Amino acid sequence: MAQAGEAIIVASGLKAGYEGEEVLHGVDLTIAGRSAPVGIIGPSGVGKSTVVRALMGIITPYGGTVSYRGRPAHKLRRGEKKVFAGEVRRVSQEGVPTTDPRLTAEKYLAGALKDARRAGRTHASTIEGLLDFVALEQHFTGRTLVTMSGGERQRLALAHALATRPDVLVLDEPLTAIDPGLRSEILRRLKTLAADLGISVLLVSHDLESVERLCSTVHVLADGVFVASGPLTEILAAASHPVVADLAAAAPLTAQRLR
Ligand SMILES: Nc1ncnc2c1ncn2[C@@H]1O[C@H](COP(=O)(O)OP(=O)(O)OP(=O)(O)O)[C@@H](O)[C@H]1O
Repeated sequence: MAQAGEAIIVASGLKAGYEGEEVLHGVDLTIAGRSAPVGIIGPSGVGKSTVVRALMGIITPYGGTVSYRGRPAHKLRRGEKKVFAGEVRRVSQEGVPTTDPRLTAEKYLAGALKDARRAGRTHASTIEGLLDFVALEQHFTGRTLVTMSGGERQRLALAHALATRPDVLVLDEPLTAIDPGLRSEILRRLKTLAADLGISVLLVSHDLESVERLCSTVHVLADGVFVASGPLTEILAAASHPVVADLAAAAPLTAQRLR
């Protein structure tokens, strides 16, 4: 397991984009072991998921670096990739894979628990416990993933990621298909679990309420860089950048709580 404060993923002056078009113009971000949850917010299309893709080594930076334990994240060798896959888990909006029509929730979670044990990532969880954590009823064990709704798939994806007991959990709009009440409850549980198990969470979301609920520190992405960083309430109150002012105006509930 990660040591408290050790740098696991470090983006430094990260520039990245697609087909030669730069989206990120210099992002700095460190995900340290056993650290408090961090959020990234910003308008649609600004590059939040691009940050995630670069952190996960899925895309190659145009400039700057992304390193995983000191190695370029996009150039990991096979053995390093295996360790990375256990230590760092991403949950995206799409949820679980649906390519195998026979794959059940039980088999899917059992595989993750087995992988975790094999990698020495000891785990007290059971399939039932994981389903319960994400508020899926026990009859879901026998359900195939293809028959699940979008929200059920998202919750199962979170359960699957937690089954591997990662050091870092990267959540890219992970609970968008779930109603706000249930979303809040799962985030509340996740906050406690992450603190208990020492999982460092990065949450990328447009939903300021989710970010406020989970994250102690938030970065606002605009114009390809972080234009504000700190506790969400302070960032919104300061509205130091036009994009932050827009976010504050569009979040009346959050703004009300500030007064
Ligand atoms: N595979 C791709 N090829 C080309 N352009 C892409 C690709 N993926 C994303 N983009 C573009 O890069 C920019 C940033 O996209 P990204 O998905 O990172 O934004 P985002 O902030 O996560 O958006 P949203 O909040 O809407 O999910 C957008 O202009 C998008 O159209």
